[in-house]
Amino acid sequence: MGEDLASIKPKIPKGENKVKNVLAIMSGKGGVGKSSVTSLLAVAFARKGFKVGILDGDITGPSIPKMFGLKPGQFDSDGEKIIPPETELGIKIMSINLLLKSEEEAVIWRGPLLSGAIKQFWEDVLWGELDYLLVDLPPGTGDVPLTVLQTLPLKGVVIVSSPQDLAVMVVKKAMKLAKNLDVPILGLIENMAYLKCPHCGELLYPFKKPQGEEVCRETGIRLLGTLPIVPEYAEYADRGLIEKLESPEFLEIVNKL
Ligand SMILES: Nc1ncnc2c1ncn2[C@@H]1O[C@H](COP(=O)(O)OP(=O)(O)OP(=O)(O)O)[C@@H](O)[C@H]1O
Repeated sequence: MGEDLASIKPKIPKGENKVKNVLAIMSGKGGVGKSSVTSLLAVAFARKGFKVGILDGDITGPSIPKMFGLKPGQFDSDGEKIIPPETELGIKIMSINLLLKSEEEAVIWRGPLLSGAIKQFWEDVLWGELDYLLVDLPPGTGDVPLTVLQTLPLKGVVIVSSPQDLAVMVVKKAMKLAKNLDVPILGLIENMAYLKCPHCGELLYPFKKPQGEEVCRETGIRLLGTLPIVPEYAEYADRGLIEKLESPEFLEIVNKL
């Protein structure tokens, strides 16, 4: 019995984090699908057998836990550090929403508190051994993105955009910020780029025509993927079942990261 217990002892000493790759997911403006992309990237990494975590950096508008069906209060502690909950696929998640009393509670904090929360999520959460930690940033280039880019040991930044928002200017702004802070840009994902008619298969462009290829050519950034509008993304996310969604397009994207 003693031996059995010894064999299931965690390999990571108490409180130690070993995170191999930290990727920040960034967007120029809100609502382009950044959190959905972050979650589906994590699911794709996990399906490939990697150990993954998501740090929800969107402190004032956290949406990651809900997509995975996690509720406030679903975390633990070893007395020193916060132990993040794990999803069915073993994705470790930390978000302010898990620490609040209810999902509806609003976080009304200014810059320094927001930055402090990010540092705590990095230092005071027991991530253990991870191959990839994905940091879902709030949109834009405010306090939280700055803190993350300045203080976390990032492998690089993935930019998410959509045709309405995708101006060369937006990508160039993000490039400039990353370049100033010496953080590599790993590539661009253009989300909600087109809609495939379920009846005839014709491609429709409800917003503008996709511009990802052109922008990437102009800026020298790698185009990681051009994603369609998939009604199931919203449906599965709203029901907390994003892990159940088949999304082969994300398996291709993670191969490039
Ligand atoms: N490719 C897609 N097809 C259909 N719906 C999508 C797609 N991508 C995202 N959505 C939906 O669009 C809405 C906004 O997505 P999401 O919350 O991921 O965006 P965001 O950029 O993280 O927003 P925020 O700026 O508020 O953090 C959600 O309802 C989501 O389910």
